[in-house]
Amino acid sequence: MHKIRAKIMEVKKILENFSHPTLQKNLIELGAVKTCEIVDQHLIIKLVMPFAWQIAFEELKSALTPQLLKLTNVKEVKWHIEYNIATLKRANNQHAINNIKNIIAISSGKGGVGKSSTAVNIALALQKQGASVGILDADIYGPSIPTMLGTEKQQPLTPDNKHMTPIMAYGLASNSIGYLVDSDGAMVWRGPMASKALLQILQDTFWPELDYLVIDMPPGTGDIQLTLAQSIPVTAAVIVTTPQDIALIDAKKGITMFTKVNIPTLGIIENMSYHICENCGHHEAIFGEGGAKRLSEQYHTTLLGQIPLHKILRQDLDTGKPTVINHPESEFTQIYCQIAGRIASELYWQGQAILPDISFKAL
Ligand SMILES: Nc1ncnc2c1ncn2[C@@H]1O[C@H](COP(=O)(O)OP(=O)(O)OP(=O)(O)O)[C@@H](O)[C@H]1O
Repeated sequence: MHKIRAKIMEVKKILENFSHPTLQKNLIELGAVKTCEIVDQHLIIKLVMPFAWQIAFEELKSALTPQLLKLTNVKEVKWHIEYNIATLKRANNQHAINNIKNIIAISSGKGGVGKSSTAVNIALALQKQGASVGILDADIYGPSIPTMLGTEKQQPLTPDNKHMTPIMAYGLASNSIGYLVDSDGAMVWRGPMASKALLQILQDTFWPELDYLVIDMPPGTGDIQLTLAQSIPVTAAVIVTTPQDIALIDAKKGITMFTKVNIPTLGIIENMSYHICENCGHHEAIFGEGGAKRLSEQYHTTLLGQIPLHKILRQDLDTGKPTVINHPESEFTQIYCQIAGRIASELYWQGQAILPDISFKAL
């Protein structure tokens, strides 16, 4: 008995020493190890994590299993993970939206940098990391999420003539201005009414319980974006840019806009970082190199990841099956999942966990 206890202590020491870019405290300090025992020659380790962590969990298993087998002499190490995603304090102490723990605004200073493509793939990657996720398309200038999810012909039902049921696609709960108005009708939203209308869509959707709601914000840093950012109970923002100088100048304006309204910027995603030739796989930095990294250093924020420019990414979105779904084993999905893991962990470490019953106060 005494010997087993000593072994378990050693196992915990090994878990304690595991370091990973997504961990600012080790697993023991974080209180994530809920079970660590030897039963019938099996070492059972059960973790409960407060943020989406699946990729890092796979890395943990392959890094530690051989060492733990050698130490304990058991037949097998049985790893389990569950998620109890923390609700984090919202910017400006805004009231929560019913059923939604955390809201991540995906924004860009400039149009056409791939903000919506990134938002939809990141939402799916967060889901793949163990979280329940929704996406709200708030891009009033060109709502593209329905096309990217292959749901453009659907419309949310209104069971009580007030609320809408979100459209489900690949496990994601989605709502978009694009489901509600046709492309000409979208013009109506381009006024001061836009942020009010969007807030209403956000509040009047019957969201299932969501750990993260990703919001695809309208591009730019004008009045509409500013009002919108202020009226939505956002946890934090992420900025998408390309390495091109002009996009970087606008990304700076994006960071400044969020700072002005006291919304923390989690970091920057550089899209179209380099082109991968579909024939020979050659990498070419067609929009320049190192821009987002310099920007993140200058503004003391994180470069969350770099996504290449590749034909597959566009084709998958055009056919309504984002790459994370259509090419789950690809290097692109791996990149999106790494970025999603970074976003979830940065959100947790930069934020402040609050009790869900406080955040679920009525509006
Ligand atoms: N990394 C990439 N590789 C290949 N194609 C991409 C990539 N990122 C985006 N695209 C393509 O570029 C086009 C613009 O992307 P997207 O609609 O996501 O941009 P956006 O910034 O949301 O635009 P807007 O400002 O108009 O809302 C789309 O056709 C998309 O499929």
